[in-house]
Amino acid sequence: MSDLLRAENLSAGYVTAAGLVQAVDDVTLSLREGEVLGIAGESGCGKSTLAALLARNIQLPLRVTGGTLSMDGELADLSRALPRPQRGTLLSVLPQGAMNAINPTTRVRDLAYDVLRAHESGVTRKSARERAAERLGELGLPPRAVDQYPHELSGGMRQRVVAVISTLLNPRILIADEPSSALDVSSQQALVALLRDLLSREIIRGVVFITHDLPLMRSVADRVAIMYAGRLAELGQTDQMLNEPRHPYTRALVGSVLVPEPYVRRHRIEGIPGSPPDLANPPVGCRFHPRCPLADDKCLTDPPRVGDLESFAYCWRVAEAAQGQPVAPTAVAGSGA
Ligand SMILES: Nc1ncnc2c1ncn2[C@@H]1O[C@H](COP(=O)(O)OP(=O)(O)OP(=O)(O)O)[C@@H](O)[C@H]1O
Repeated sequence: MSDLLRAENLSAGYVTAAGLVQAVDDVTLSLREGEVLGIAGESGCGKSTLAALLARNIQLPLRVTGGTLSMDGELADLSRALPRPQRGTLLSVLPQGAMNAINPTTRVRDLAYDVLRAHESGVTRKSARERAAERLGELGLPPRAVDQYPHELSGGMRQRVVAVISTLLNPRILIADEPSSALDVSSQQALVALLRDLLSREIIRGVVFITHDLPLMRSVADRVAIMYAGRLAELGQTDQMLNEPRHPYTRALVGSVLVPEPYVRRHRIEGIPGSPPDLANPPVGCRFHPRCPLADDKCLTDPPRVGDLESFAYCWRVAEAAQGQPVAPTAVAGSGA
């Protein structure tokens, strides 16, 4: 069985007057059939950029600088956006607050019509309405929502309804970029339950779920990738990642509160001094080494990937531990930043 998505050494950056902001750097990961792959990390670490790359929503100033992406076993042409016939069928995107951006005079049934009409030119408004109502009912949501306007639905219901409508064409892959960040905890859990239901009914086959919220990640993801400064630090089974993290950054993150708001971007992770680097001028070697209590001179060179493609960490200390060597720091962190 091929992976739904496979990124290999994928790199991309924003072209700015000050140079290239390398927002995604050498990322290798896969999304397997039947799973929710979570992507977490502090604000500005590149989560949304990675989501845009995986969805092939690549628009200037974002530019791919290296690597490959396979979708459902086929190498994707990263110089082109996802072709229209594959939008909604191979892949759909569920953004944050999707329906807030929709014209307030558009009812849910009009949205369903637009989604279906993009692929079935002969679809009628009546049958689009019926199919949307049926799908809502099948998933335990009120079918009458099809006749409602966005403002008539609560925020949580709106986001669940959009999730249902955007998956009407049974896309194999759903990319959910912070879909729940504006929701209260019970609405978040209801959205997670809905995504799980969509997967178990095989309406969708895999989900990439982006969030800065680690407690939420625990309830939604089968595996989690942790990003730091554009790179993956660690990827593994959710339980292992949250209970026995290997990478010093994951350990720090798990023990801290993540904050998404731009004005607190310089928030310090509890117990770790410093802040994430400027991606226009990142440190050499391990991106985390200037803040890592275990860093030594080796960390000035790129860390090896330790583990297989299902579960790995990029870290010299983890590599040494895997070889039975001591992991004590031998130099003061902070060099090379
Ligand atoms: N259009 C742009 N032009 C230049 N730099 C950008 C642009 N969009 C994002 N960036 C930069 O790219 C880096 C990664 O941003 P990205 O939005 O992918 O991070 P994120 O982890 O999703 O953050 P957040 O959780 O705040 O959404 C950041 O340093 C950001 O400032």
